[in-house]
Amino acid sequence: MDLLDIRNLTIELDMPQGRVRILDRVNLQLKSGEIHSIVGESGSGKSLLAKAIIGVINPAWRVTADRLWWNGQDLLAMDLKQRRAVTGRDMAMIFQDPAAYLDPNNTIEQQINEAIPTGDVTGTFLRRRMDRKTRAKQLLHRVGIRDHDMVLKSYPFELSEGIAQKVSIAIAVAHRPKLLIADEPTTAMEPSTRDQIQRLLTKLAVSQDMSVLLITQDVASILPATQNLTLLYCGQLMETGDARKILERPAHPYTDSMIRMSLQSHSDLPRKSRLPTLPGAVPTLRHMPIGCRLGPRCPYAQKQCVKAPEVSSREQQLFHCHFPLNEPES
Ligand SMILES: Nc1ncnc2c1ncn2[C@@H]1O[C@H](COP(=O)(O)OP(=O)(O)OP(=O)(O)O)[C@@H](O)[C@H]1O
Repeated sequence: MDLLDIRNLTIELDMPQGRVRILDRVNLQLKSGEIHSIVGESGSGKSLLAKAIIGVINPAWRVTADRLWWNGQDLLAMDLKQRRAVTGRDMAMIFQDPAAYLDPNNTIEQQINEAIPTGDVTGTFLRRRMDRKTRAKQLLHRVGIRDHDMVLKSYPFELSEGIAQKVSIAIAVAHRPKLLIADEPTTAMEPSTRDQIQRLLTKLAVSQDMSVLLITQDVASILPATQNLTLLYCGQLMETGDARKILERPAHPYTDSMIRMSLQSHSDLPRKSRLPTLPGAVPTLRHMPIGCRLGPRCPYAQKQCVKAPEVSSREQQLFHCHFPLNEPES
């Protein structure tokens, strides 16, 4: 059974010109212990999807789905209290900027102590205090911080970006969540720090049997151990499935362009050479194209694309495109 099973998740909001779908029938399935990366340009709906999973969507918005199941339970059928209990117990989230997550007024020790579940420490007051300290050190060791004494007594502003992100991961995993959502955790980090954080997330997924949903704008920043990959554009699902197959033979022109863009931005391009990004810009909420929302920017678009494509499949890839690329030769 899938740990997370999302079918046709749609989020609509009312704007002066009418109702707009900011997430349009998105599907996502996630198994226990799986690493799944979600890629898309800014404004494609990645963070909204994460918010819908953890249940922090603006109450004025209309959230509908054929299925929004967590561990076999229907999240949409739960009241706020039940939903919070499930999310608080089973899920955790980390962000691009750990400073936004850590409390600037408290030491790291105070913040880790708060995250340690009360059930992990028992006995007298002194015993509990000692147990908390031991557990805090263990958590820091688990995220690769050796100099625990120095880090525990520090305030967030005294830590480097990489250490601060490791601390935020330690806090996030203290209650042993089943799912960690990492929203651009390595964006703007220098390559060696990025590699360390990527290795850490992969190690935690394996050692804690924890699923990781990684969100990023750049295909090159997905976790190398990503099993499944999803590409979103403008609130619509473009392509999803086995990460290796998608990267080798993308079916959707959007995936193809994201891969090319990533390859070129990470290589030494001669100055002024043209990046193979798609022409044009992501449309605003006021001007959403009908049908496939990539249509106006897609080099392969034809008349048919004003009708939203049904889902098609190829081996372990699912995609929404009338004119897929890299089709097998017949
Ligand atoms: N509070 C809000 N009010 C109105 N529109 C919103 C709000 N939050 C998000 N949106 C819209 O929903 C769409 C998706 O936003 P989202 O934040 O999920 O994008 P994203 O893919 O995470 O982008 P980024 O990579 O920049 O974080 C965007 O068009 C955005 O303008």
